[in-house]
Formats: sequence, C-alpha cells, structure tokens
Amino acid sequence: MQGLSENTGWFPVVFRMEGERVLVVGGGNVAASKVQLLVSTGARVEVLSASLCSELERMVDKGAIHHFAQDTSVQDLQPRLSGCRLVYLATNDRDLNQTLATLCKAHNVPVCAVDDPAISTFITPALVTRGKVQVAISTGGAAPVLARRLRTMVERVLPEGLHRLADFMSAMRDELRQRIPDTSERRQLWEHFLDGEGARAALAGDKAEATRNLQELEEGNAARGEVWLVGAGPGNPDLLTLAALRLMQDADVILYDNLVGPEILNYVRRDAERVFVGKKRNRHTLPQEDINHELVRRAQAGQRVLRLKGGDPFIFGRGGEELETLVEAGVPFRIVPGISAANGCAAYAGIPLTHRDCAQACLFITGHARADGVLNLEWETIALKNQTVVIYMGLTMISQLCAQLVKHGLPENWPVAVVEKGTLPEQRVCEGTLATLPDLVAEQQIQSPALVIIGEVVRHRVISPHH
Ligand SMILES: C[C@@]1(CC(=O)O)C2=NC(=C\c3[nH]c(c(CCC(=O)O)c3CC(=O)O)Cc3[nH]c(c(CC(=O)O)c3CCC(=O)O)/C=C3\N/C(=C\2)[C@@H](CCC(=O)O)[C@]3(C)CC(=O)O)/[C@H]1CCC(=O)O
Ligand SMILES: NC(=O)c1ccc[n+]([C@@H]2O[C@H](COP(=O)([O-])OP(=O)(O)OC[C@H]3O[C@@H](n4cnc5c(N)ncnc54)[C@H](O)[C@@H]3O)[C@@H](O)[C@H]2O)c1
Repeated sequence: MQGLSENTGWFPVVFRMEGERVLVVGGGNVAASKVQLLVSTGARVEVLSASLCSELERMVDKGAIHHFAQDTSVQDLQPRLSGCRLVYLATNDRDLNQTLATLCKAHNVPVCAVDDPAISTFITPALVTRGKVQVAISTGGAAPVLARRLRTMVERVLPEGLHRLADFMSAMRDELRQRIPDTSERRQLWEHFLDGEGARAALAGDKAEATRNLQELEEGNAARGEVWLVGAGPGNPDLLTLAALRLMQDADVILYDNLVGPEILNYVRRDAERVFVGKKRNRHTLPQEDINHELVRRAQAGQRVLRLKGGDPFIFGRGGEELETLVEAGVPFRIVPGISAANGCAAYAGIPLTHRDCAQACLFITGHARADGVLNLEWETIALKNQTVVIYMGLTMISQLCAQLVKHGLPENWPVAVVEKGTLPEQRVCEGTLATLPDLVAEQQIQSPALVIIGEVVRHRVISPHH
C-alpha cells in the first residue's frame, strides 16, 4: 500500500508503569541509566546485583529503589518473575544475559538485554520529556548513538512550555467534548487553536488568555473549509518546504498525482483521506474539470483540502486553472511553492542552469505534444546559443525535439542531458548531443519522469568526489 513504510519489526507503544514491578539485573552505569528512567515513571524498581555504582547506591539510600545484594542466576531470577512487568538484563556477562533472557521469554515477561537487541523482546528508546508529552526515538537497536543525536535535535525544536500547552488542552477537553460532540469539528477547533495566539499564550502559561482565545474560535466556528495548493517538489522528501510539511500534517484530505511518490506521501498525516487523481501524460484518471469540481465540493463541505502537486503548482502544474475555479466558487485558498523539477534535477545532476561563460538565460518549456503528435513550439527562440533550455515531459518527443533544434540552427554536437527520476536515489543522468541523444535514451531505456536540459551548461556539469 502506498504511504506505508517497510516492515520494521518493532512497534512503539506507551505502557502505564505506575506501581508496576520491574527487575533490573546488574548494578553498573547502564543499569543506572535505565533505573533512572523507570523511577521517573512511578514503577517499583528492584535491582539485583552484588555491587552497585555510586548513582544506584544514592537511589537505594533515598529509598527510591529496592536492592537485593546478590549476583543473579536462573534459580534466583525465576521466583521473582511472577507479577513482573519488565526485566532489564544489564550485567556485563553476555552469556548470563542470554540465559536469563531465555528464562524471561519462557515466562512471557518482556525482557531487554542491554548488550543484545537480537535476544530482547523490547528495547529502550531515547526520550524527550516535557511533562506528559514524551517523544520516543528508536532506531530499532541499529544505532543507539544516532537515536541520542536525534534526541538532541528534537530537544532543540520542541518549545519550552510544551507541558503547559498539553496541560491546558487536557484540562479543556472534557468541557469541549460536551459542547462540541462532533469529533472532526473538535479536531478542527484544536488545530486552529494550535495555529494561533491561544497556543502561544498556553505555552507561556497564560491560561486566561488561552481560554479566551479558544472561546472566540469556538464562537466563530462554522466549519470552514479551504484548499491548499502545495508544491511537493521534484520527488525527494528532503526538498519539501516547512510550509508544505506543516499543511501535509494538518489536512483532512489530500488529492495527489502520479508525480507525488510514496516517499512524499509518507509525510502526510496518517489518518488523512487520500485521493489519487492520476495524471500521466494523456491518461488522466480524473479529467481536470472533475479535479477542480472535487476541490470545491470538499472545501464547501468544511474539509481542509490539500492539493499536492509534483514540483511547483504554477510551473506546468495547471495550478492556475484550479485556482480560477476556487475563486469563482468563493473558496479560500493558500498557495505554497515547490522546488520545480528544473531546479531540483539540475542541482542533483550537478548542472548549473546558468553560467557566465555560456548561458545568460534559461527557458522552461513543456514538451507535451498536440493530439496529432506534433510539437508546436517557437523554434526560432529556442534554438539559440547563450541560453539553457529545460524541457519538461520531453522524453517521448525527444527525436523530434533534437531534429528541430538542429534544423533551426544549433550544431549537431550541441550538448544535451536527460535526468531520469531526478533527486531520487535512483536518479540517472544521460549525457549526449543533439545528434546522439535520441539513440542513447533508447539504448539506456530512460523512462519518465525525465527532464531534458539543453545547452553548453551541460559541459559544466560537476560531480562531488564524495558521491
Ligand atoms: C537510547 C538509549 C536509551 C537509554 O540507554 O536509556 C539507548 N542507548 C543509549 C546510548 C548508548 N548506547 C551505547 C552507547 C555507546 C556507543 C556504542 O557503543 O555504540 C551509547 C551512547 C551514549 O551513552 O552516549 C552502546 C550500546 N547500546 C546497546 C548496545 C548493544 C548492542 O547494540 O548490541 C550497545 C553496545 C555496547 C558495547 O558494545 O559495549 C543497545 C541498546 N541501546 C539502546 C538504547 C537500545 C536501542 C535503542 C534504539 O536505537 O532503538 C538497546 C538495543 C537496548 C536498550 O538499552 O534498551 C541511550 C541514549 C541515551 C540518551 O537518550 O542520551
Ligand atoms: N544498552 C545500552 O545503552 C548500553 C550502553 C553501553 C553499554 N552497554 C552494554 O551493557 C553492559 C553493561 O554495561 P555497564 O557499563 O553497566 O557495565 P559494568 O561493568 O559497569 O556493570 C556490570 C554490572 O553487572 C553486575 N553483574 C555482573 N554479574 C552479575 C550477576 N550475575 N548478577 C547480577 N549482577 C551482575 C556487576 O556487579 C556490575 O554492577 C556492557 O556489557 C555493555 O556491553 C549497553
């Protein structure tokens, strides 16, 4: 299914730990780091180890944990397992950890051997905590240091008062549930709240202002749909804008084309409805008029509709036509530009689109032919030196294109490149000339989506030694 990532084998859930018994075997620094996390959940922690590091000793002295001063064998552990929620094996004895893990599994008690994810039935994620808000980061045991680095990054972006915001929302939830029984209406209200002044007030601890703002939103809360026309860029999710990402997380429904791949759709809110509206050359799944109509219909029903387009909506994206319909119907909209294929492919192929030595201009052209198969272009203005020509959707007409440019005055050895699946890991670049390219494309079986770049800048192509 599109949008689902591959099988990870691990599933993060959030367990209620208050008052639960947890055993930790081992008394070193690693045991201490797990014990600290566990104690902060309200779990009853029992540590089994002959020796304790100073931190664990301090916790025993404070009465925060129970200590059984014994080196642990199967016989010692077995009678303690009943009624036990989790077991950590944190000794420095790999064989022992393995034997004890087998015992725990036989008794169906979840176990983490800190030196061996392969025999563990659970592992500990890196955690960022702001009151009730917890962000858990796991690499499935692959790279704990990476998990730790990501934790630092998340720490930096989460706002300081997040716990206050969560507490405020929690406190208002019951009331709101009674006043607004409809779930999707309630969710929309919360999202408007989070976008605005109310959330800022709650973060800063100003409950009165936050309450006032929420009330205002509620009073003016006739469900109001809108359409967001968003460019998703050339394919690589690294090239999404922050605005695109935010709207992808907020939308109720998304209408997307072929050029928006699963890599991008992965970033759309999980429970948003997804509508594929197709669009491959000459094979529209939904005709453009139906798409326009669908956008209006859904917005008028109160949905926040994300119209997600490959590249930029205003560059060969028919975004203009969709907006005209919205304006006629009085539907509010927002436009978010995307990185167009020309920019993305040029950068990822290392071809500068302009260059002081040879190109002072750059033309973007669509290579989409008329129904009779003829390319109807202003060849005199295209077949010029000192400029770069970028052709979108030019692959099927490549022979005609090259022939016309030679016929209108460009030399046969004029450089041309085709970038297939630009910006994605599978990207291929095929370089040739107006004379050789059509055969090269056929030989190398270049497929769409592909972008054609014509001009001397192709000779200035640069490739980083690290790639
Ligand atoms: C997230 C964090 C939580 C925590 O510890 O609370 C955590 N490890 C952290 C740090 C860390 N761990 C290690 C180093 C030293 C560098 C290195 O050696 O690589 C550092 C860095 C440091 O300390 O800075 C060594 C190490 N760790 C494991 C092995 C065994 C192995 O992989 O085979 C070895 C090799 C031992 C050796 O060879 O001697 C195994 C596990 N470590 C996990 C979690 C689980 C997987 C989580 C995931 O990725 O999903 C898992 C499977 C089991 C578990 O512990 O539950 C915590 C971040 C703390 C934070 O938030 O700052
Ligand atoms: N998961 C992680 O986050 C992580 C991080 C670093 C290291 N490690 C691994 O975790 C292991 C423990 O690391 P550490 O730094 O805490 O080691 P450590 O040597 O400081 O501590 C080992 C502890 O285990 C105790 N122990 C030994 N045999 C025991 C037994 N039979 N019963 C009860 N306790 C026993 C020792 O008394 C000691 O307190 C290491 O082998 C290392 O490979 C895991």
